[in-house]
Amino acid sequence: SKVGVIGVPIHMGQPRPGTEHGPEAMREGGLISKLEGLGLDVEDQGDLFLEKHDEDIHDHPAKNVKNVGSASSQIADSVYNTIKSGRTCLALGGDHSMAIGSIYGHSLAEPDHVVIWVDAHADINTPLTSSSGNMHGMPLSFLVKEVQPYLPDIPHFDNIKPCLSAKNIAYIGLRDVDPGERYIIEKLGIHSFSMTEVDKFGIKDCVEKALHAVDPEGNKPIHLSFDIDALDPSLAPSTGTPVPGGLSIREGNYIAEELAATGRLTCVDLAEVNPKLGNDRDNETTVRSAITIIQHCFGNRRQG
Ligand SMILES: N[C@](CCCC[B-](O)(O)O)(CCN1CCCCC1)C(=O)O
Ligand SMILES: [Mn+2]
Ligand SMILES: [Mn+2]
Ligand SMILES: [Mn+2]
Repeated sequence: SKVGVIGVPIHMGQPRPGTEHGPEAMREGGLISKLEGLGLDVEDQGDLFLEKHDEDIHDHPAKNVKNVGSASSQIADSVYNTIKSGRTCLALGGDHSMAIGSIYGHSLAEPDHVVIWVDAHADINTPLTSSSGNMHGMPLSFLVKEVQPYLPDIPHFDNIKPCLSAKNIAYIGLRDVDPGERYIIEKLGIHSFSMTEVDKFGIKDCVEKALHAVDPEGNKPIHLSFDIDALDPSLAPSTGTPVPGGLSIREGNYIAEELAATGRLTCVDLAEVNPKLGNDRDNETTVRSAITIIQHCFGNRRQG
C-alpha cells in the first residue's frame, strides 16, 4: 500500500526547543528505508516549511497562537492532499499541537474518521483550563464540537473547524490528566483507557473496547495520534513531558498491530520526539521506539 510521509518540524506548542528536529531524527534513524523494507510505496514529502510569524497577541492564554494557527493550516492542507492522493498519511512531529492540523486535514478527506489518542496526557485543555498555556496540551479542545461553547475567542484559527464528536475519540495510556481535562472527559463521556485500565484489563481488552466504542461497525477510517510520551520514559526519554509508569514497547506494538490489522488506519501522527533532550543514548532509544511503533502501524508484525 501507499504511504505519504510529512515532516512537521513544529515546536511552538511547547517551551522546550528541539521537537522541530524530531522528523530529521526519525529519518536519520532509517525510518524511510525501514518502511520501504515492508514493501510499501513510500513518498517522503520532506518537512513542511512552517511560516514564521512575529506573535502579535501576547495576552492570549494560549502561547504562540499565531504561529500554531498558521502551522495548523499548512499541516491540514498537506495531510488532506496526501490522503486524497490515495496514500496513508504519516505525520512526523514535532510537538503534539501538530494534531490540530493533521486531524482537521484528515477530516476534510474522511469526514467520518475516528481518533485513537495514545498519550500520557489528554491534550484537551482549553486555553482557559490550561495551567501552562502550551498548545500541545490543547489540540483536542480545538477539534471537538461539544467543547466549542467553552472556548474563548482564538485568533488565527479561522481555517480550523471543529470536526470531531466526543464519542468518536478513545484514549489509551493516560496517566497525567489535569482537573479541567477530567471534567471535560467525564462531561462528554469521552472513552478513556488510562494506565489503570491497561493494568486492570490488559492491553488487548483496552484496544478492543476502544475500537468498539468509537467504531462499533468496524468500518470507519482511523486516525492514530501517538505521543511518544505514552511509552514508559525508559523507552522514550527524549521527550518534553515524560511521566513514569508508561506503556511497554510490547503494549505499544500491540496497539499498532491491531490498528494496522483493521486495514482502515488512514493517518498516523508520531509526536513529541525531542532529540535535543537527554544524551545520545537517550535519543537513540527514543528514535528506535518511535520507528518500531511506526513499523507496526504499517504492517510489520512480531509473528512475521
Ligand atoms: N496537561 C499539561 C501537559 C500537556 C502535555 C502535552 B503532550 O501530551 O502533547 O505532551 C500540563 C501537565 N501538568 C500540569 C501541572 C503540573 C505538571 C504538568 C499541559 O500543559 O496542558
Ligand atoms: Mn503527552
Ligand atoms: Mn500529547
Ligand atoms: Mn510532550
